[in-house]
Amino acid sequence: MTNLQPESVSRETLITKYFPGQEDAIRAYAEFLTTAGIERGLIGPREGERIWDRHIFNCLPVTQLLPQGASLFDIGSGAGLPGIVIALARPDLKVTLIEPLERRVEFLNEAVAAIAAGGVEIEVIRGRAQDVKKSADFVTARAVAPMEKLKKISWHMVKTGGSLLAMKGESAANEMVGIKGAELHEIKLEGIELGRVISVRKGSLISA
Ligand SMILES: C[S@@+](CC[C@H](N)C(=O)[O-])C[C@H]1O[C@@H](n2cnc3c(N)ncnc32)[C@H](O)[C@@H]1O
Repeated sequence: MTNLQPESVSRETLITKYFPGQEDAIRAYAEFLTTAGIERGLIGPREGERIWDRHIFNCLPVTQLLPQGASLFDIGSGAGLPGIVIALARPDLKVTLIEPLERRVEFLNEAVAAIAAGGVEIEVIRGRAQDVKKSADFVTARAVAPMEKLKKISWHMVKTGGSLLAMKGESAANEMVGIKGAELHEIKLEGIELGRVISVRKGSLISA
């Protein structure tokens, strides 16, 4: 019989494997999410127990689509997902978090300060995606908007040769309908649930 559950690997093993050199920083971020994040209503009160599986490890598959040294805008970062996780898993990237709500931007700045000991620099910009006049090689988003709207508000931020990368759930295939150039990536990393990412590339390829 086929076992569809992700193989059971301990949390500490996954931290060591996916956050080499940033183990303390990712633990500090998880702690900040489950304390200040819940107290200030950025994370649901019941998310504490599942913060690692459902929120942190869940953000790792998209890192497979990011070439070394690329710049990345994470729009609608909220409490820092996936942007902070990506930055700690891939310190070679230049990550900027973009979020319009002041309260969340304050939280992001504090979270970035809490993990600063790891030496990873993360920029935070307050603003709506459609109002930001800068661009990056890649734009990521998790739970921000349906695909069509997401492309509309962020396409100007994607550099030629780069991509919009939207983390999606089981309905990913349906969301792609009508989006020109959209591609579905089903990414399985050891010990982590399958991740689904829709990519839309702008112009020619930046090689991974
Ligand atoms: C449901 S939350 C998701 C937060 C985070 N990405 C996550 O996965 O936990 C959606 C976030 O998108 C932000 N947002 C909404 N409209 C936006 C826009 N036009 N540009 C950038 N961010 C936006 C909201 O303020 C909110 O923080």
